[in-house]
Amino acid sequence: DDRTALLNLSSAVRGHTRRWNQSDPTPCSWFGVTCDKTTGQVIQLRLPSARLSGQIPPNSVGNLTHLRVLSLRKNALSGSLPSDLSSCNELEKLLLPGNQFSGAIPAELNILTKLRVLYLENNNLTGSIPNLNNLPNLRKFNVSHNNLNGSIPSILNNFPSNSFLGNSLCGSPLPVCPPASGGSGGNDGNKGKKLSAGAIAGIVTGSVVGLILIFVTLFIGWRIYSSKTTPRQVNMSPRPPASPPPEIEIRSPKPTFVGENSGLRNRDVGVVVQSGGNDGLVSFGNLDFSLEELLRASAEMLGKGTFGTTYKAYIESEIETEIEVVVKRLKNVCVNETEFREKVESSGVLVHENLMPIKAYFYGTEEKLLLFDCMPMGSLHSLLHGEIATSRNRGIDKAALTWEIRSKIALGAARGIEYLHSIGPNISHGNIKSSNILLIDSYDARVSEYGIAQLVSTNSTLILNGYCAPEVTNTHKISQKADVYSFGVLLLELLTGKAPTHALQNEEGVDLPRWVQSMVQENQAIDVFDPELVRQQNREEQMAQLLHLGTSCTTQHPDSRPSMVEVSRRVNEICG
Ligand SMILES: Nc1ncnc2c1ncn2[C@@H]1O[C@H](COP(=O)(O)OP(=O)(O)OP(=O)(O)O)[C@@H](O)[C@H]1O
Repeated sequence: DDRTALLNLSSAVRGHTRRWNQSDPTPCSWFGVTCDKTTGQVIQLRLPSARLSGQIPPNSVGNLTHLRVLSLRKNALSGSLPSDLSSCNELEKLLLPGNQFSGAIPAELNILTKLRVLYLENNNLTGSIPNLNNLPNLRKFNVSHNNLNGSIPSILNNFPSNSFLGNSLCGSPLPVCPPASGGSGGNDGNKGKKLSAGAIAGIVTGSVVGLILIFVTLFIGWRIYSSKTTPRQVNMSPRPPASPPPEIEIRSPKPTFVGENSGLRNRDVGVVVQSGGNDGLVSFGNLDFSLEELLRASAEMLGKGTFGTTYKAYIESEIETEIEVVVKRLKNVCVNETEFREKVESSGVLVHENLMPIKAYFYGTEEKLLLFDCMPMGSLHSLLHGEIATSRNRGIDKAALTWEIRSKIALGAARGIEYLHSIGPNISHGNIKSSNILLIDSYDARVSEYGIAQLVSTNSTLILNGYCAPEVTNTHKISQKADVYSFGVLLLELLTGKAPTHALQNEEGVDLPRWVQSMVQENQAIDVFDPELVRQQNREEQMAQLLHLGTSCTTQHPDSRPSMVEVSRRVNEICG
């Protein structure tokens, strides 16, 4: 039965399935498993990025005979594709991209007549593509970036070329197969017959003669037509415009928060706020999925923060291949709907290379969601302190966090915050910390979650993190100078490699600014630096300068702290 099938899988692969509570009488509550509510049969198995490795054994997924969706994307599964899937004749979506599957694509897939989506890209599959001519419902297909060869079966010619790229395939939609290959490995059965030299010569001569005839006919026709037309008269009257000139949108060089007595509309900053039909999902740009698709998505929890829980959702949209988005479920929202929309929309339209754009939001009675693109490297916090947040940054060696990388991150974060502050004197971030500094592949930093502090109840635990300026702990009031303090703590964290904690929250914790200050006073400054940084030569002076900047940002009195413009300028001088 289904339970045995899943246990077989679990015993053969390493990864998330270990978390399945094998004493449960039914697997319906297991992570990634969805059952039909009435029959109790397993209809979906979704374990994307679940760190699965090993081979899928026989009598496992192939025995889930009511399976409609099988998604094991982005794992490290190896061996051949499950060959017994032909018994899953209810299967509609088979999503196995981003693994290490090898061997041929089984021709038995042709039995799965309900199959709508087949994604096998980014594996090590070999051989030719079988002739999948028995899949009338197939709408999406991707086998790109494997080691496949031969010609593309004609039944698949209508899929875009990027469904096939990164292989040695030929034929529509890719360039035609070379005649010598005769579409070797092809499956249409009409290839491989070579033309004789005489026949080729005949075809070439015939084509050339045909072309000449067409040109001659066109030329004669044109001469007859031009001799019959009267000489042209010059019309001196002004011509009415054919159509009104297109409206040119002038974009404001500097965005302003909507509702902040500016009268500026969202479009003034070049980002259009789009209401997603009737479903209530409001996006800042194009969105390739609907709220319904988002709610159906499988999700993995990334963490529980001050403002809510963050998930990574895998959306199977009708338009795109599977889309990864990060969804923040806000808790303790303390503003009404109008205020919420105004504030999120005014944050959502901001564009800066060091700000993490809000992708979309949803306001409902039960749920308030913010959506972001998924950043492949996760956050600075997970990079520095090894917290598991994304599959990509796991296992990054701290030694790889060179001075160059740390200073690039410091500079990017400083620029993002400086930009936020430039919008207006009352605009501040309110929750700067290393888990809100997200990183893209090139270690460029993006400051995330700006504007959220103003949406949630201020007496939350926000005040208890190690980045909070002393005046925020006392008054709960966020300000630009409090952001400077938090940024200073962030600089100290980058330099020391230590995570700051608040004394009240954790008695063992490190009050970074105080600790650094006392070490400097005792002439032990060299001991504060992350040993990994000290190992690299010739950077002591810059490290000391940045440490000095960090301590001046974290002075107790807000007025003694530099402005963010000044901080950013200094970081640029030291690290740029
Ligand atoms: N857009 C994203 N892409 C990739 N990873 C993300 C993204 N947003 C958040 N994360 C990761 O998810 C983890 C949890 O995020 P979350 O925002 O809930 O934590 P937090 O910053 O501690 O909370 P809060 O901001 O509410 O105080 C972060 O450590 C970060 O690594």
